Amino acid sequence: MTKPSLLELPPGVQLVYLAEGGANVVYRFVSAVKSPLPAKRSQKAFVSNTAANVSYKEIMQNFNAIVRPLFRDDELVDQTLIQLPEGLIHRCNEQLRLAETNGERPKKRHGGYLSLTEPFGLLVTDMTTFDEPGSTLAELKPKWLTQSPSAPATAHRCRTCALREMKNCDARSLGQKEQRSFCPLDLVSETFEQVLRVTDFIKGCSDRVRLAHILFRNPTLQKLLSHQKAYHTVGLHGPPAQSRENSLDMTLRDCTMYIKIPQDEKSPVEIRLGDLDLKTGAGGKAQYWRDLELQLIEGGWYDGFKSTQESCECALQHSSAHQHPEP
Ligand SMILES: O=P(O)(O)O[C@@H]1[C@@H](OP(=O)(O)O)[C@H](OP(=O)(O)O)[C@H](O)[C@H](OP(=O)(O)O)[C@H]1OP(=O)(O)O
Ligand SMILES: Nc1ncnc2c1ncn2[C@@H]1O[C@H](COP(=O)(O)OP(=O)(O)OP(=O)(O)O)[C@@H](O)[C@H]1O
Repeated sequence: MTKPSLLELPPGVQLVYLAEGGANVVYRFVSAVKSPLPAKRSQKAFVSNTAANVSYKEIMQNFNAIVRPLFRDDELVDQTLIQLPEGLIHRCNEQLRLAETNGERPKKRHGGYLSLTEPFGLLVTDMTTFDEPGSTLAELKPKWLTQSPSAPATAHRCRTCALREMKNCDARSLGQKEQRSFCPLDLVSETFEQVLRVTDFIKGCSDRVRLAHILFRNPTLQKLLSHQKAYHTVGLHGPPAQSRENSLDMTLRDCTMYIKIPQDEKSPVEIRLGDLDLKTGAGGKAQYWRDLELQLIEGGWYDGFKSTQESCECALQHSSAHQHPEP
């Protein structure tokens, strides 16, 4: 049997910097170069950052074997391995250096460049709306949709809100800006008003009520929730400190949901989950996850007594306030 041939990015392809995270820089194609993928499957290139210690080949194998079977194809940001033409990485790195001088690149990403030893990139489903005037893209992270299994039973904060408050306390003491965001428990709530509350914190859709209706009982979110419930080896029940094993359980708690919303309310909304690269406990990560959970428990962050914030977004705080209203 012949092996399927690898896609190759055409040498003359022009890439335009779109965004970046801790491990990937994301580009769009803009040249008239013929698309390397079949029509109608839009794409961009992903190229590896120096921080990446797992090859794209391995990322793809894990994605296909472990993550893909959990969702329908149309629920995922698709990924395809693509060979990069010679010289492309060098050109991209020059662009990145330039982007540091003209303010195009976020300060916290300065100094990170594409790996010169990674011969591949990933083509991914393009969720941008550049070619669809009138459409908007909302982006959110559906983090821990259920409480950590090792959180105290008396907790007034979910794992995500507890961690945010702990980080904000550090930020305050350093005179830095605090982060505010929604409570993930609200995102999968059976009460519409709670889902509406979430939309206050999501950029990309000015019509909050429409977005809330899209999210309310959304089947992909519900599926993610049931996978998080099934894969619950996290917190103090997580992988042992020295483990180098993969952690699908933590991967499912750190993905991004992209929601492409057409102007016309009758046209279908496209919702996909991305950033589902399999995490591993290697490199001290398993130890870090355990230590973090211990800090949240022992530091009282789950209890919420430490918070100096006047109001907390956490659904657990809201429900306990409801049960025990302030005198
Ligand atoms: O620790 P958390 O829950 O804040 O999640 C981290 C993310 O922070 P955020 O979602 O922005 O609050 C964090 O996102 P950012 O870099 O802040 O965009 C990473 O995704 C990190 O994963 P990794 O270490 O790159 O594998 C994430 O770490 P882990 O999920 O691996 O612990
Ligand atoms: N398929 C996509 N369509 C549109 N925009 C995207 C897509 N993938 C990524 N982006 C944009 O690029 C940004 C960074 O991408 P991504 O989160 O995958 O990087 P990362 O390095 O994995 O981030 P992290 O810091 O979470 O590890 C996203 O927040 C999003 O704005």
